[in-house]
Amino acid sequence: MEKLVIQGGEPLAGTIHVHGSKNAALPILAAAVMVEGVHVIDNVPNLLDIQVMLQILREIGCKAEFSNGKIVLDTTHVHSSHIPEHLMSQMRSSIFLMGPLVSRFGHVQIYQPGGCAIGERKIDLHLRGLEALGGELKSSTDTIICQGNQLKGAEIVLDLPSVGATENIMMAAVRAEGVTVIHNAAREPEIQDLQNFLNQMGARIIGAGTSTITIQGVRQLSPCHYHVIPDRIVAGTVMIAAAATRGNVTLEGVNSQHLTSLTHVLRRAGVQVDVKGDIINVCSSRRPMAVDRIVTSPYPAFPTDLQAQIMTLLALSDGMSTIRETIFEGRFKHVDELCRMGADIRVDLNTAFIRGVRRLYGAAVEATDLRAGAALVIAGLSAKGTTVVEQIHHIDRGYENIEEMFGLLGANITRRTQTAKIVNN
Ligand SMILES: CC(=O)N[C@H]1[C@@H](OP(=O)(O)OP(=O)(O)OC[C@H]2O[C@@H](n3ccc(=O)[nH]c3=O)[C@H](O)[C@@H]2O)O[C@H](CO)[C@@H](O)[C@@H]1O
Ligand SMILES: C=C(OP(=O)(O)O)C(=O)O
Repeated sequence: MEKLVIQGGEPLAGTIHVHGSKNAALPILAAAVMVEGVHVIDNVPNLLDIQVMLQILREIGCKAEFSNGKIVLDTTHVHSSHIPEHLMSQMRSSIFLMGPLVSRFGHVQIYQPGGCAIGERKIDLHLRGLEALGGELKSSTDTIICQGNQLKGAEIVLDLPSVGATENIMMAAVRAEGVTVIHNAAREPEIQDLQNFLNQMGARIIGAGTSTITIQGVRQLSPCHYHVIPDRIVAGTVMIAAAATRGNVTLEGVNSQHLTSLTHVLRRAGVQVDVKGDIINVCSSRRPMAVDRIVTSPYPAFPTDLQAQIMTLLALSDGMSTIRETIFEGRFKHVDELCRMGADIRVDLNTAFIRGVRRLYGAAVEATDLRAGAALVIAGLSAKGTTVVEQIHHIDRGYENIEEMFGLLGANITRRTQTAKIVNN
């Protein structure tokens, strides 16, 4: 079992280039199976979830080579539209193969997807979307089979703007007959990236980034070369870490527009954030101010994927902050771990009340999910003494070599397989 050992207290300093987006790359890789041929997809981060996606794609017949952020994916010999259960259960994003495989083969057999334990995470909107396009569903407790030899365009209203359901329906609709309109679609930048990828393959989609997406079905698609957008959540994590350690960090190759809600919150906390095109500088030399009424909501509001990390910063602030989590009902598991490091946080239903403390102290803590893990790393970087973060496979799902990333900014952080000794503070 690997763990991260962090000797905290050093302000982060330096310049960093942020890797490509996990949440954009995963649906794009799934979408590539819709057409036979060789795709080249670059700026792909080397993460556990990407490796699982490649394992699934190889299992159904793709050839994939991955080096230096570039994936050459040959989808010519895909021979199966059945995703084995042991692979489906490894991550939530395995569900993205449903739309593309129905589109190519008229049939798919999948199981309930896995993923971080942050809430119930139903897939009813994905399934209802496919049904609306004419897919015939048979599902038992675990197995889901969808048959749909010629899907037909439809007007679909999502009950809530689900990112994954919007993407799955978009992919299924690309080759459906006629026009599909998705109302109340999610507006995340990763959906725009998927639209751009699909259009580069020959699809005719407009509206991604707004809440109405229109897909005019096409017959022909062809493989393409595509560059994935930068990861706004990794960028946000580094920005918060810079603020929490009272450092000075410049991020390059980011899309600052994707980070507007975080920038706003950091500025409210008194952190200096300077934006020049795709370069962001974050600089802070004093204790952050408390920020109340942060509410996680669909894009462009504050992202749930940065909720745990911003909580770490606010745990160190001067005053009382509040965060309301409205997306996932089980996404406060990091609270207990932060409290073990000296934070003073109370949770009431979906709201966390954070009374800032002057200092966090190193401790042995456990990453309960991906972003909870990132929050604990930030806590460790800013704490006095040594922090050991366990269960870091969660962190490896979304951060490429997190110890190297923060190490380049001067952090004292190492990955170890042995039990580390905790120094008394
Ligand atoms: C790979 C990827 O892109 N993951 C992101 C995606 O996850 P994901 O696509 O799973 O998130 P959704 O937007 O679908 O989920 C939002 C809410 O809708 C609910 N829901 C969703 C689908 C459904 O069929 N039924 C249903 O009830 C979920 O339980 C959740 O409460 O968006 C989330 C919200 O920004 C992010 O935290 C994840 O990092
Ligand atoms: C929840 C996340 O991812 P996923 O949807 O892949 O579980 C995340 O990236 O924070």
